[in-house]
Amino acid sequence: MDDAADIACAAPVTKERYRDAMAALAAAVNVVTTDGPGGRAGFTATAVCSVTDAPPTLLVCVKRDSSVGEAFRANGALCVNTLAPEHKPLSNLFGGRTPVEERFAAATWRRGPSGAPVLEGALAHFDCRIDRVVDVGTHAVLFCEVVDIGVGEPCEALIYVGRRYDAVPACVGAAG
Ligand SMILES: NC(=O)C1=CN([C@@H]2O[C@H](COP(=O)(O)OP(=O)(O)OC[C@H]3O[C@@H](n4cnc5c(N)ncnc54)[C@H](O)[C@@H]3O)[C@@H](O)[C@H]2O)C=CC1
Ligand SMILES: Cc1cc2nc3c(=O)[nH]c(=O)nc-3n(C[C@H](O)[C@H](O)[C@H](O)COP(=O)(O)O)c2cc1C
Repeated sequence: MDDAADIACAAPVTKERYRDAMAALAAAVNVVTTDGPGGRAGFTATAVCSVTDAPPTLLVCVKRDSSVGEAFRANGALCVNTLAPEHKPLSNLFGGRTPVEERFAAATWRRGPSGAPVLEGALAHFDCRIDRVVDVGTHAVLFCEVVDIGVGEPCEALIYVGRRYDAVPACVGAAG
């Protein structure tokens, strides 16, 4: 394969062009939470992806300079709570610039096996132990082994695409 330097491109891939293109990708919206010695924290994330089912592993990308990043590293545990359309205000609250306690006061939570808060009424949740952290540019990539799973009642998912929210049918059901 050619070196990246050998590839001739019409225009440089600026941060702005990259974000404009990424805005075309539809993504599920999640509130990712943690609790433990590093304190309770949570943030909205679309950068969540399944890695492998053996062992069940997902990844979460968190901005290294966000107010919440350090708590995740310190606790070594997190829960990915996948949102339903009714959680749009919660997504905005956990999307930044709101004090942590105000974020959590807006919903009902219970403690998962990892110690991380699980959102009542989530479309699904994935309780995890953080297995590995890889820093890439501005973000930390958290590789997480899933230790517990729940699938909720909602039959619609909240998605984010074109810089706006939408709702799509998502009757998840449970396999086996
Ligand atoms: N992966 C991330 O860190 C994401 C961060 N956001 C935050 O929410 C704000 C509003 O987002 P939008 O309205 O979608 O407008 P935007 O133009 O800032 O972002 C468009 C798309 O680019 C990607 N993106 C945005 N910021 C990024 C980052 N720092 N690193 C990697 N990918 C990024 C996401 O796919 C996002 O949907 C952003 O400015 C950002 O602070 C939103 C989505 C993903
Ligand atoms: C729809 C949406 C998706 C987001 N996705 C991510 C993400 O995947 N990773 C990330 O680090 N921040 C993401 N953010 C931004 C964080 O939620 C925000 O930076 C976080 O709450 C920390 O903000 P703070 O430093 O003000 O606490 C997203 C925000 C919104 C509104």
